[in-house]
Amino acid sequence: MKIAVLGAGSWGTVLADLLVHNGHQVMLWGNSQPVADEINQAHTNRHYLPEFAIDPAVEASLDLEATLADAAGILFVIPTAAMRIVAKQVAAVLAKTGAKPILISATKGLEQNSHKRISQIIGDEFPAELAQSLVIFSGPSHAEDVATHDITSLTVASENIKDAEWVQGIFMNEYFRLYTNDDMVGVELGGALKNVIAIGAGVLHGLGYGDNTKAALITRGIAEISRLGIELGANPLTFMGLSGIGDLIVTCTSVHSRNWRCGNALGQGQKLADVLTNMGMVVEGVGTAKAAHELSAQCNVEMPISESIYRVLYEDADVHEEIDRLMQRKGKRELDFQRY
Ligand SMILES: NC(=O)c1ccc[n+]([C@@H]2O[C@H](COP(=O)([O-])OP(=O)(O)OC[C@H]3O[C@@H](n4cnc5c(N)ncnc54)[C@H](O)[C@@H]3O)[C@@H](O)[C@H]2O)c1
Ligand SMILES: O=P(O)(O)OC[C@H](O)CO
Repeated sequence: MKIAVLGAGSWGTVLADLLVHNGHQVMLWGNSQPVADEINQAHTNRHYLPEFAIDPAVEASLDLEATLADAAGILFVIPTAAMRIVAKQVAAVLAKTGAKPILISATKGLEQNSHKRISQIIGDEFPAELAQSLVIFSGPSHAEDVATHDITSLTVASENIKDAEWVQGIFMNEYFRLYTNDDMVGVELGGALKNVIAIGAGVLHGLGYGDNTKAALITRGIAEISRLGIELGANPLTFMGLSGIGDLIVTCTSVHSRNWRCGNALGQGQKLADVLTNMGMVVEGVGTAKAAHELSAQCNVEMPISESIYRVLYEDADVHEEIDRLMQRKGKRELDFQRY
């Protein structure tokens, strides 16, 4: 079966390799000719994955039409900021060819200004028949660990469980296990909002805080993610799963996390602009912090930790003052969900 993978960064490259390992034909679409040449000739992508030997059967290309031709599935693995523009390009090609592949998104974030989830962007850009096939691919999964075949489990969510099962079937193998879920809202929000909390976990580490503090951040982090999710119609139990607490744990504790590393550098006193320049890869939590700030205000849902991280990122707030502000809030009940 042919699968088109869009996005030749760290996650797209590793997923392309995994699909070839599973016996599929893969074309990996990127936007850099030197990167595509390196993948095709040296079978490496050293900027994103310095140690990784890519299966020579992974074919990289900058030609979108050739990449999409005869693909049974299209996997989007590009930053949230590029999702709408790439979705438009893909929709135009499919309108011309009449092909109806399954759409899959491994991207985690909320669109700037609109605060839309990836499934809502896809819903805007594709005809309903295609958008309804969308499967969200999310959960605790750093590319660096999947590259070494570390055992990994994810969630695949779709309105149509048959499409989620199809995706489960093409990706599962001896080191990669997927579970289906029909709660797209919960899975998408868990994957997007955990990146904001992970920046906070990195900040705490950079400042020298210990394990109690990190556990408190993770636990109260999932509480506020769940609070917004429930307000937006998610199943509360989804936040106890791989795409909720699972992804929050890995992103708040792994040195591979770009969001954690960003926070850690901020905690050590570096400037955000320098951190992002030096990272050379997408740090989704920065944009999502702004979207979460606006969305939580719009929904009238309290997200105090995400709000403090927003102020550190966008208003140059002092980190110590934000920690004091969080600790001095009035005492409250632990289980403060309105509807459950
Ligand atoms: N890296 C991981 O371990 C990992 C794991 C799970 C999910 N994700 C999610 O996957 C998404 C991609 O992350 P990543 O880590 O692979 O990012 P990355 O920064 O490593 O790579 C992103 C790639 O997208 C390409 N790109 C950007 N704009 C483009 C455009 N308009 N057209 C074509 N290509 C474009 C870039 O050139 C780059 O190759 C993010 O939403 C991230 O949260 C990443
Ligand atoms: O490296 P990060 O922080 O973008 O996180 C990557 C994945 O979302 C972890 O599951």
